[in-house]
Amino acid sequence: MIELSGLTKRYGEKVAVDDLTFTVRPGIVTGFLGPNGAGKSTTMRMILGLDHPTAGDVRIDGRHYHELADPLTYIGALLDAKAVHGGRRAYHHLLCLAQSNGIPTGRVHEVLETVGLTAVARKKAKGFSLGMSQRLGIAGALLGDPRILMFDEPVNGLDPEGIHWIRGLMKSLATQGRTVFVSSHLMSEMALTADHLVVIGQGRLLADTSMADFIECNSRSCVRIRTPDRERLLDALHGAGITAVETGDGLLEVEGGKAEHIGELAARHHVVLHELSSRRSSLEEAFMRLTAPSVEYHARTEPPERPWGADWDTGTWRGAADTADPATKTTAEG
Ligand SMILES: Nc1ncnc2c1ncn2[C@@H]1O[C@H](COP(=O)(O)OP(=O)(O)OP(=O)(O)O)[C@@H](O)[C@H]1O
Repeated sequence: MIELSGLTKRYGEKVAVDDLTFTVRPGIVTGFLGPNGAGKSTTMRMILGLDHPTAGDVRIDGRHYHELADPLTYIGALLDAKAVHGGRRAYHHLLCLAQSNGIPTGRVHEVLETVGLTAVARKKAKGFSLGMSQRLGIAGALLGDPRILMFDEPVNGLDPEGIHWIRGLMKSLATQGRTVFVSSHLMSEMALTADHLVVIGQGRLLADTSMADFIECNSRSCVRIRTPDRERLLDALHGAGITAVETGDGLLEVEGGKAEHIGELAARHHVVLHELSSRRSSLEEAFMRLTAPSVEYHARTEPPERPWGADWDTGTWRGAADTADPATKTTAEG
């Protein structure tokens, strides 16, 4: 079990983690979600004693990390897959970890086998792809056969087979009664793995809920309708006590309605329908609604104008260069 109580971390003016209190329980996978910069990694570093809290406390089965003897046999973690000495071979990296934590050498072979790296065990880590490095990091986390496992974005860099494998691995570790705490910024990923969710935004707790409750509360269903007889359909819906809203793109939307009922109602009133579809809002949308006020880094979906841009028809550059000294003016040809 991991217990956080009023955990806070400030970096100067920046409050990276803000008074977090929650418990990560054994026997289930707990997903730790939040947009970029929400404070997930900082929280995980504090759990492992790699960062010192400004305030509050975090305990692993009632003890601070530094109080654990042979900590790898208590809690295994993957925080940064590339934080491995590049010149070290995978086998020797794991052997060093094992020897410094009183773990038998035979366990190195076992975990290499588990993560599928046996064939490259004698290769240097610097030649590893991100996916292979993730697997090596996971092997390190599993090495001490710990009762608590923590993974920071473990599917990063994994191919579809690897993603499928890590999902299965996390679930089976939880089924064995271990505490599994895994961070992600992808709700869709967590929906497939996590039994419980802790959501943070700008360091603050936004939700601490079972996955089932989150799905129950957030998966809205609605019926979308396109019709050239809008007024007649609205009257018919109104007469049946059904409220429709306009979506702004020429469609009508009925929340919680059933497509077949609306289709039959339209038929009875001789209303032509061009489209009738049921739609369930995704968990990703629910997550975005929950975290929208705390998203720090917004990107634009449309590419920037070409203020300096190349005129692709003529092959010349315009904009700032047009007003510059003709001597320094550049053309696409060089
Ligand atoms: N050592 C540090 N010094 C100053 N600011 C930091 C430091 N570490 C993290 N931060 C800031 O704290 C905030 C939380 O960062 P953190 O890496 O914990 O977020 P995250 O949720 O893991 O983000 P991501 O999903 O992008 O990895 C960010 O604004 C980050 O810039």
